[in-house]
Amino acid sequence: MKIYLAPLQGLTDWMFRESFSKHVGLFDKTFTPFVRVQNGEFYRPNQCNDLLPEHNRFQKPVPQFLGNDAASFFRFEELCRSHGYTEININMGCPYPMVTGRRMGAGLLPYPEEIKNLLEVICHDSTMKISVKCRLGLEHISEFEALIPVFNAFPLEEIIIHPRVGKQQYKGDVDFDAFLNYASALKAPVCYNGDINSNEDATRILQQAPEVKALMLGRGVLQHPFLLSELRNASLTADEKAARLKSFHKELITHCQQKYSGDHHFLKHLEEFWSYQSAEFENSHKLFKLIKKCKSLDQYERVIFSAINGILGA
Ligand SMILES: Cc1cc2nc3c(=O)[nH]c(=O)nc-3n(C[C@H](O)[C@H](O)[C@H](O)COP(=O)(O)O)c2cc1C
Repeated sequence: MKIYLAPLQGLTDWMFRESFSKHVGLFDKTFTPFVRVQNGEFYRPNQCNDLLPEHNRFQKPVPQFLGNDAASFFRFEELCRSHGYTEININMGCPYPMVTGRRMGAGLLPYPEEIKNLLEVICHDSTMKISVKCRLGLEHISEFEALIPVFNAFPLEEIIIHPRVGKQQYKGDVDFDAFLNYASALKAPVCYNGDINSNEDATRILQQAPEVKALMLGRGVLQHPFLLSELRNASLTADEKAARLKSFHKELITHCQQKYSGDHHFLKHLEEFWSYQSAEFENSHKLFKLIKKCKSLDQYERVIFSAINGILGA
């Protein structure tokens, strides 16, 4: 079973991916958060920094494209090729109205003809392996029915499915029955993504969906950094966990220091990360409050390293 790291904008950037892969565990694949390209132009050019080879020395991610026209795709492909990438993932899952309203991300799903036209040009002219990350629809899961023949008409590397619809964003239940129903009708290898928070979740999914070739972990691995090792049945002692977490955080801090000028920006960036990571610790609310109060790097280091020492037993 392959295990992937999900792209999470603002969270699983190169600083996280490099530190995590080196010190906590190596995923079979990682993905960059989306790079939005519109009318052939990068919407936020600094999103491209995440792809730079000097930022991805330890493990090369799969770059993710968010857009809906071929000119934009090929602009992105050119950048990816120049950095030595061989696969591009197309985002058909982003649920935010500012994106879906422009028929991008999950906003593309109600328009199978548009997806077909886009994939036709891309699969004909691109030299990259093409994979898709999608939801079951924008408004209704039944939208996926019309997408099956479209996806089956192209040689996709894989299809990663998060079985919610766009309008749910990240709330409500995933529709696992609909996932089972649709996944078995797809020709491309299928990866399951959504709400995998424990070994039991993963085992249940694999038992019920033997056609699943890979699992993608998102918020679950941010909350429980050793979920990857658990899924691989690697049992670590408390001391080993603490040592790995410390090395991970030391490297994350070093990268953040390079990227952000001044402790304020740096600490804001890490605050979002800790809104998930604190779940690993007892008294998680208290810890998160302490982290939010930190005004300097020194203070931040004292708080997090004492939490890691104290709670994991080092
Ligand atoms: C803050 C945040 C940012 C995200 N950014 C992206 C993104 O850039 N590209 C993408 O395909 N999915 C993105 N997602 C969706 C995740 O990749 C994943 O599909 C979703 O969180 C469900 O998986 P999980 O329950 O394991 O977290 C994002 C989700 C969150 C919560």
